[in-house]
Amino acid sequence: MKVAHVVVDVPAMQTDKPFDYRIPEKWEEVIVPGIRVIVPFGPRKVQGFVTGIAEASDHGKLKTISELFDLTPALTDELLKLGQWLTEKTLCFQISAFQAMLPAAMKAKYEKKIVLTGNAEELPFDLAVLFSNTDSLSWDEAQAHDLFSSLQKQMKKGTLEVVYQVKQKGKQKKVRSIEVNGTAEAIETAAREMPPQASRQKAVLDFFIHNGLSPMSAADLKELAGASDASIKSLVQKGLLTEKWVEVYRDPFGHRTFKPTKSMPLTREQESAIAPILSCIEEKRHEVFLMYGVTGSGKTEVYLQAIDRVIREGKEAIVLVPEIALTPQMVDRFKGRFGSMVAVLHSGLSTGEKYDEWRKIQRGEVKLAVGARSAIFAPFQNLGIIVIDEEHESSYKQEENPRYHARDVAIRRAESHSCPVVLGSATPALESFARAGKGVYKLLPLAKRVNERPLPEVSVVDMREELREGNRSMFSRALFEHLQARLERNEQSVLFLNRRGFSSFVMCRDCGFVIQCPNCDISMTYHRQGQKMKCHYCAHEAPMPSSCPECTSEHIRFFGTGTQKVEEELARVLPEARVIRMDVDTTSRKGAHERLLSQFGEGKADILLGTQMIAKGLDFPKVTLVGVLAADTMLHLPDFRSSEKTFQLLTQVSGRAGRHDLSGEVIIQSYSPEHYSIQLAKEHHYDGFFEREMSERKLGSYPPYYFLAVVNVSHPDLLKASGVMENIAQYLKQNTDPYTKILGPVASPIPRIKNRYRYQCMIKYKKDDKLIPVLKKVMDRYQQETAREDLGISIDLNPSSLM
Ligand SMILES: Nc1ncnc2c1ncn2[C@@H]1O[C@H](COP(=O)(O)OP(=O)(O)OP(=O)(O)O)[C@@H](O)[C@H]1O
Ligand SMILES: [Zn+2]
Ligand SMILES: [Zn+2]
Repeated sequence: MKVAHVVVDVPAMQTDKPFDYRIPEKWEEVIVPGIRVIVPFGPRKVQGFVTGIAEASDHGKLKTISELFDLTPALTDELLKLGQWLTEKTLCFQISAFQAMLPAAMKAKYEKKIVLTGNAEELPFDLAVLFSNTDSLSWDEAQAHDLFSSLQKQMKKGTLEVVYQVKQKGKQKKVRSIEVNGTAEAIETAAREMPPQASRQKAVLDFFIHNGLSPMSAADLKELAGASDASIKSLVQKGLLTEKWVEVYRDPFGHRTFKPTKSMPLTREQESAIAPILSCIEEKRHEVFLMYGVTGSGKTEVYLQAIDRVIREGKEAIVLVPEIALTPQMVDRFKGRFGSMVAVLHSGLSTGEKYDEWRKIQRGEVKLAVGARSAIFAPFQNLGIIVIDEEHESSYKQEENPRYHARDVAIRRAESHSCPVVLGSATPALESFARAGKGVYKLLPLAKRVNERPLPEVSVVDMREELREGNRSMFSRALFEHLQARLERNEQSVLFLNRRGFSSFVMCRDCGFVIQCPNCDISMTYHRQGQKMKCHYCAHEAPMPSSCPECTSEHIRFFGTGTQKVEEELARVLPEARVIRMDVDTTSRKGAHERLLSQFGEGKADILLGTQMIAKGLDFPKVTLVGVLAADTMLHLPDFRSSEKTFQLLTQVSGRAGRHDLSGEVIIQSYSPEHYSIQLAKEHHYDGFFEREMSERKLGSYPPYYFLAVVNVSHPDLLKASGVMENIAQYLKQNTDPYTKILGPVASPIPRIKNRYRYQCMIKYKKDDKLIPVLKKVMDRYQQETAREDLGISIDLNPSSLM
């Protein structure tokens, strides 16, 4: 007998281990680790991952695997092991780790059905009607007809039975393909002998005669040859054509052409950066490189050439880019160099498109995957390099289970493939730069821009001063004059508005009352479209009030500066300027992002106005001015990384100016211009910032001096949430290393979300072997309450933000 260890799709503490199932004899050869199967579990059937095979089991009576879900493993051996590792590193369930590595389309979909197992004639009239021409009924239908009590009677009698069906969410796309049956001469003869009334059929045959006999989709045939369904059908009946359903890929880039590019001769700096990477590839060695290169220093060209070498050695590559930077410009550069060898994985694709891109990787049809965070799990089997561009970006950390950081996963995968990891950034994460300082990562500096263009001149404008001098506009005089000058010289400008911490809340000017979400302790955000307010945490909506609910004053309006408001102001002060606004509202439609950027690239606008979306990766020759409207909105968030994020963002945005022949200028508007993160960004002084910020972190016992972990407890009852958090904190204090600091419990920065109260405690530690086991014990101790009493406990090891 053969036994499979199966991790089932039931994310709970009690089921977080492999269960043993008997493998039916006929599948003994087929079932291998990594295959998904369907197994009986309690009264239901669930999907599961086979993690191992054994000859026997320690358990008594085993249930048998009911169905096969895959013929080729969904997860390779390497990815199965990686899943185990993720489970340990992030304290998540094994099933969550496995699922996180697969595209959403491959998640299981469960359908509950009532099927006829006995004789239909024995059914009472109300049920007989429903089963008159089918032998199954969906659970929803049964619910709609409110027939449960009579259904139950039939189940007891054995006439009906409940079954669970497990399917995959996403499907392969199939199209009807038409093939020619017979030789060219045979078809020509047939066409000649067609009766005159069958002119359409003749046209189809003529089309094939003139365009070659290769198969063609029915849709194309209709469009190009003027065929109709009827004419195709007649030709099929006559045996001249055959119809087949064939699988095709959904191609999200099908409508675009990519200009092919060739490797450029590298600059001396680029040469010294690429050399150690290339020898690492050659020697099949694992190493982590930190390519620290100023904006426009040609990091991307180095990635491209290193990847080129990897592909020429028959190996594969993964490139991670922040979600937001997956702009057409980035895709263009990889597709332009590697053409159809590239799969692109990002959130702008539909579930089906992502599934197709993933399968191209799984089948070895592509050599390079470019994508956001989850592309790190691309199922390549022979990796030769992993690149993480903008490695400091916080979007590489997943904020839900499994709470992994793509950088850690990349290093882990590269170790098992004995290949290099290249982390690239103009503003490396403090952790990474510190590791490079200690020699854990190898530093590859690129200090100059390609073609020696100077970094742009940055000036900081004190907005308090502007106000004092009577300028109440959102544009300082300096920024306004510079914008005007660009218009006159026919050059382009980028205006950047940081959206974080900048919600446009609704406030009463008389009493200061701010409208908050009734479910969450956070202010509602004003949305111009539909004149309503929305909560960004629970999606609660409410109409904009006409008077203050507190004091009935009519002076209630929205505050804060949204991109829309800036756009209006621009139209007022610079009416002749053509403006393209890019934010969530204008880019929500598919392809909008791409269209707006190419319009800007073609010079159809003078000013590109936008949020985070335009901070990265853009490379437009005519941009000579970058304006940052409010640099310090992020600075005062209760988050130990707020200075670091501010510095990084300012540096990134500034880097968009003067990248080519024309030199650039940057104007940063701020209410706290003296802050070191703004002053040092102005001087393009990363090293200075690093030193200053490291001393702050040392003082506050924050990373990279200490590791952080945050335990969060949530419950609809405030006392329950705080009580459990208090007990956990006590337990942690008693059972962890004496040098480990347990801070709290305190209410979370957002104390209530979706009507659940939230408490947290923070753990700061240097080395603590007891911590992980102790945290696991905590989860164990509360497992029943989390399952039954709606208690939420989450543990985030190495949180990327504290908000
Ligand atoms: N060796 C080279 N010779 C000529 N041009 C180059 C070379 N390397 C890069 N470039 C060009 O210089 C510009 C900047 O390079 P690239 O975009 O690779 O820099 P980057 O460091 O990735 O930039 P950022 O991080 O600011 O997005 C691009 O237009 C690129 O095509
Ligand atoms: Zn009021
Ligand atoms: Zn809410």
